[in-house]
Amino acid sequence: MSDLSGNALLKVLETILQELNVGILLVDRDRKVLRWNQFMAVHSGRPEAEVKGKDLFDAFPELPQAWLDKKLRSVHILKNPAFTSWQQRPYLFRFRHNRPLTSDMDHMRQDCTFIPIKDDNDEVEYVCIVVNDVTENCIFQGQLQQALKQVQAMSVTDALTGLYNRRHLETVLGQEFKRARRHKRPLSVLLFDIDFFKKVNDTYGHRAGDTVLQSVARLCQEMLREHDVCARYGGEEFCLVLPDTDLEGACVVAERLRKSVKQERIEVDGNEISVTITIGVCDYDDTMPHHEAMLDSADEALYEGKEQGRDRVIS
Ligand SMILES: Nc1nc2c(ncn2[C@@H]2O[C@H](COP(=O)(O)OP(=O)(O)OP(=O)(O)O)[C@@H](O)[C@H]2O)c(=O)[nH]1
Repeated sequence: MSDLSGNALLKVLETILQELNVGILLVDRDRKVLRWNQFMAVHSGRPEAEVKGKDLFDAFPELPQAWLDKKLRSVHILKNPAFTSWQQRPYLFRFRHNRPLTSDMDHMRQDCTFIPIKDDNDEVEYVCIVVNDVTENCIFQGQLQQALKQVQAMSVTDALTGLYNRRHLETVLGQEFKRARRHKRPLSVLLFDIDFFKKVNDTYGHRAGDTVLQSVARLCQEMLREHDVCARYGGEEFCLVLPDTDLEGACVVAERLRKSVKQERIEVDGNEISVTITIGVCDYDDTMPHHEAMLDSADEALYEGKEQGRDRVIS
């Protein structure tokens, strides 16, 4: 096998330069374009002959001139390669990408490398700009972020009612409990349960029971202030965390909620269903060791409400 050199080597390199699926252009100190490979020609719609010898900024006035000029100058001065990622600057050259169906992205996303090419005196004579099409990565990353967002939302949401789930409620209550203790702020918890809910299921069916749960959740949500948090705590049990609310205020909210649920007529398959709820209310006091103590206390009040005949608020 013979060594490659001279014209044979040049021919190989020229073929590689042209056929590589990345953009390659070479500019001199005055930003004059000396080489422009096929990738650049195809994606810009401008053949090398049309661009060669021109000032890069005259040929492409839409380029970010101030930024690119600074970048090129720094490569000349520092004599080191530089790199830009699409995450900092989505693209250098405004090229269309060829994945129109998979994304609403407007232009090809590009990672660019600026390679200094030095002369015999170790001065940078040319800069080779390598343009990598990373649109695919960018689309995948967008899809991944979207999926992650959905998973995160699902992990804190109850599927039936759209309220937060118990796990998230406990997280929020834990944080609010610490805040109440640190800043000596009031904090209340409402725990409520639909009365005789088993009878609703038994009489109208499980699907009707689900609709009742959704209606109660909606009523509960409509009542909330911005920082209140409502969650489905268990089957037909719900919990509300009311930051900056004392026991008296919490009982007012509870009574309003009790009345609004009682007045609601829930239509399912031609049937009109009405339910009542029993609510246990408790507020923070600084003898409580942790947030679970608030839930225990609200649960005790709820149990007492059930014992006393249901459809009531007990604190
Ligand atoms: N439709 C429906 N029913 C549920 C769901 N989760 C729990 N339940 C039902 O809720 C009912 C709860 O019944 P119980 O714990 O006996 O309480 P209750 O009938 O509400 O009686 P009290 O709470 O004592 O007033 C059971 O029949 C459960 O099957 C759900 O997601 N959908």
